[in-house]
Amino acid sequence: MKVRGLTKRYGDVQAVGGIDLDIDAGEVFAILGPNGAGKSTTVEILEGYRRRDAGEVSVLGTDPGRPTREWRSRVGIVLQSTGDAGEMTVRETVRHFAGYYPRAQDPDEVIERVGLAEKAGRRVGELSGGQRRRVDVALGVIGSPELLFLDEPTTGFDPEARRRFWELIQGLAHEGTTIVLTTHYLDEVEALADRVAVIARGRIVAEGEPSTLGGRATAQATVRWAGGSVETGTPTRTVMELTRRFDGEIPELTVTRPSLEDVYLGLIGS
Ligand SMILES: Nc1ncnc2c1ncn2[C@@H]1O[C@H](COP(=O)(O)OP(=O)(O)OP(=O)(O)O)[C@@H](O)[C@H]1O
Repeated sequence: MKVRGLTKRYGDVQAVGGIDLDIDAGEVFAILGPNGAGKSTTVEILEGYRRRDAGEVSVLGTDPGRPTREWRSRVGIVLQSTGDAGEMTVRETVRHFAGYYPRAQDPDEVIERVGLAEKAGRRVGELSGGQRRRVDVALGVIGSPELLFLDEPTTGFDPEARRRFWELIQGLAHEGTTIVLTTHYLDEVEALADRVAVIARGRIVAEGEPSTLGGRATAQATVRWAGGSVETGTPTRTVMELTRRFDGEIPELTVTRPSLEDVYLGLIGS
């Protein structure tokens, strides 16, 4: 996927102010940013559901501004808002959507993978919010997409459901599906993403691997022990000195670098 100079304005709001992106096939790419940063606008343009004002965009070799039916069948989408809570059961809903795709997966397998096997016979309208979200995810992957967009996919999930969902995504990534994910959960980015872009006020303010974003890996480390702490660029040396001082085990020793959250909050200017 290749994006150059993407812009979008709503009246006098510049929602997206010139974004460049390159996302490789098979990558899990996360887009992070505060509310109103322009993530959904960007993703909806890439999905072919919103018109851009300017810029060049190529998604699976096609301009999403002129989507074809064939192209749509290769792209899976899980939108932010939950769809209608219908009268159909989970199994009926997933089967129904499977019918739209030339390479649909087995509906019961997909229901199992999103952890809804026990609810397959229930009407979607009777499910909890988090369970309905899993139906959304099932509908996003049922067509065996080459590229899957997930807009805040785990909002409302309980911790166990999130873990299960992460495994599902890791499995899809392992099978070669390209995944573009927006989220507000930094642990989700660390667990899933190969690369992450941070968007603030319609622009990319940082991009890279979660472990090295914003110079995280080489930032000053904090060494703490019972009785003191120090910020240092050479934590190994500090620990060696402390080992000598304590003649062995250093009480309550920790060595930490800035978390992804620390780096992220710094980047968006909080
Ligand atoms: N249809 C619209 N009409 C007018 N303004 C809009 C529209 N959609 C979005 N905006 C504005 O564009 C800006 C970017 O919104 P967008 O939804 O892309 O942000 P976001 O990063 O996805 O936020 P969130 O994390 O809250 O989902 C915001 O200022 C928003 O108010």
